[in-house]
Amino acid sequence: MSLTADEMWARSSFLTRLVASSATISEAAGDIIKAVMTDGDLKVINKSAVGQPIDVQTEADRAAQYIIEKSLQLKFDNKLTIIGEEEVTSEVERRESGFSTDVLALEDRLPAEFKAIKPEDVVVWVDPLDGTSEFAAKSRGREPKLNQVTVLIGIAYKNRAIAGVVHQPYYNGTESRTVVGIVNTGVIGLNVISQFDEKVVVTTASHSTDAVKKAIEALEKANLADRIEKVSGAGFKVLKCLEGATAYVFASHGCKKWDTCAPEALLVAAGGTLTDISGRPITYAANVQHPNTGGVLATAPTVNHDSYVNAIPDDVKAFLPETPVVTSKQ
Ligand SMILES: Nc1ncnc2c1ncn2[C@@H]1O[C@H](COP(=O)(O)O)[C@@H](OP(=O)(O)O)[C@H]1O
Ligand SMILES: [Mg+2]
Ligand SMILES: [Mg+2]
Ligand SMILES: [Mg+2]
Repeated sequence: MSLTADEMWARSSFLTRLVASSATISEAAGDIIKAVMTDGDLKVINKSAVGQPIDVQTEADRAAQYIIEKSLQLKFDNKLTIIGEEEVTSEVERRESGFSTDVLALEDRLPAEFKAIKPEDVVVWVDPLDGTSEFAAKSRGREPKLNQVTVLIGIAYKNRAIAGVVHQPYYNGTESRTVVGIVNTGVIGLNVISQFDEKVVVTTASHSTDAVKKAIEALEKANLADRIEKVSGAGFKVLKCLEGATAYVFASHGCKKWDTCAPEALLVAAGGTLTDISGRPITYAANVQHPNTGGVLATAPTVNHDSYVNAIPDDVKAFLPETPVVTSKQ
């Protein structure tokens, strides 16, 4: 006899409940992102300091951050440590209390260690809108590639990314999809491709630097990159690695922990790897500095991660040190 949704919730551990709620909340955030786009006034601001490269934020980033944090804290009695890209400023009335029964169905496969996780053991990393440069492309006179926009909710335990929700509000035009992964448990919402006719390497479309270019050139020389695709968003680039690309390479410190936590967990759950550019694991402790100072290197399932790490030139690696863990608030 099959269980009702409420019965599935009642028998589930905290982690499965958190991921199931995050999946549905990411979809509510996706609705809000689409509503802002339909409204047409993105209220774009530039977050970067004077003299620094442009770093845009829109009303959709702010409103999506708000609904994600408020809904998660309401559902879990304000017990969560949440670190988000944006401040919780743009008020939205809606609270999402739903959850995904597809995710709750993963409970039976959850490792015993994960079943024992409590709210105080996790850090939730939220990027309410990843790929803002695409979302706001019209403000710079360009048509946006909206399928590159994602909502990212990542869960870290013992400093490692263990579960991730990647929601694509415009997966197929206006149709959305939600992809979820829990490490050592499973992936839902996407068919993972792990055989490759050519080596496609994805990298940034909007934040290139000399080091980013140098790393890509080195991979081309080592026959590890037959074709380069420049696309936006860390979430979208990792989805690419699950659907035919071989690697995601970003030799820059601009990407943050909320960009990589959910994608990393999803990729690892599918059998892939995500580290910094030197092959070091990325730490998601609550007191870690937010920038991924060591860069990002992700490889698809079945790809030899070390071969990519080894091909990155030493001077590029030296320029991208491991992220320090700090004790003071940043
Ligand atoms: N130099 C930089 N300054 C600010 N953000 C950067 C950056 N380089 C990368 N990022 C962030 O990393 C994510 C992926 O970047 P890219 O699309 O260039 O690969 C984006 O997240 P957001 O869109 O959530 O801000 C982007 O803002
Ligand atoms: Mg941003
Ligand atoms: Mg981002
Ligand atoms: Mg963002």
